[in-house]
Amino acid sequence: MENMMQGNKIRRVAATRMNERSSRSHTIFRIILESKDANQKDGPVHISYLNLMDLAGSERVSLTKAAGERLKEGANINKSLSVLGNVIRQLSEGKEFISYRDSKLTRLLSQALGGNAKSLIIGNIRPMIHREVADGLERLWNVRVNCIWEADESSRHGEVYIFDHVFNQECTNSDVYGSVVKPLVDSFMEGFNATIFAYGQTSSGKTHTILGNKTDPGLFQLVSNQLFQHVADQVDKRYLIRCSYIEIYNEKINDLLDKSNQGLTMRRYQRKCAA
Ligand SMILES: Nc1ncnc2c1ncn2[C@@H]1O[C@H](COP(=O)(O)OP(=O)(O)OP(=O)(O)O)[C@@H](O)[C@H]1O
Repeated sequence: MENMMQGNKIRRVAATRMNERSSRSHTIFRIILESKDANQKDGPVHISYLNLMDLAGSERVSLTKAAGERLKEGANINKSLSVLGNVIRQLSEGKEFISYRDSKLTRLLSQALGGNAKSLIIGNIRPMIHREVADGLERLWNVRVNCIWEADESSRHGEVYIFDHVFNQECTNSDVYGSVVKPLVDSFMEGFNATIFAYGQTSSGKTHTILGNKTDPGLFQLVSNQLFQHVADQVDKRYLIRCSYIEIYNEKINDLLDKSNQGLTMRRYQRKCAA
């Protein structure tokens, strides 16, 4: 866990008008779990993947006032998020061709998105900025049970967005974990591949969702606790747990656990996974 926290120190962040420490890269914390029956020496080994994704935030230049390098990063972030959106749409529509190859992010996730893999998208909403408060807005969104819609009638396009769960602004990471994340981690431990995304506009709290702080631990900590507790409880099983922590910055893959491992190339293995 300490190594992972060290990795955050080399993740690319920079100040924008919206966030003092805005993530300029997507990060993937990947856990690979291998399990086998302790009583069967040559028994089958089950392998499953869990990806915990802190996506960089989608950006509107009018709000971030990005220029130069920040603008280039923002364009890369928006482009890869749009490819991810396309892939998820194609998968949900049952399309035969899925455009995984259009970005590094989707290539790396291909194995954990398709087939019988399970995905969870946590959509974060940002608080109001000074300009919106000064314009007299009381809130950006109306919230009812499991749906939200824009509060500002003048900018409203009429859409009501429906979700499995909508959490209010007082909720903690532990609330989100208990309601929607824990069941997915249970599936991962039963052998399903799974991916959890923190997604949303810049400065909406995605990194907070994943990393949290001392009083409100993030999914990183909560998921690890669940995993290690499960492994300790299953006395008739043997486990091997492997982890990696990487970032995708301007379409380059960097190892956050080893500073010297930057600009990694992707290879395709026989089992069709990208690594
Ligand atoms: N639920 C929360 N409780 C306390 N502080 C929060 C919470 N959510 C976000 N913050 C704070 O708001 C600021 C912005 O949050 P964060 O960096 O997590 O946003 P982000 O969506 O990851 O932004 P970006 O896409 O720009 O990287 C940070 O200072 C963070 O600590």
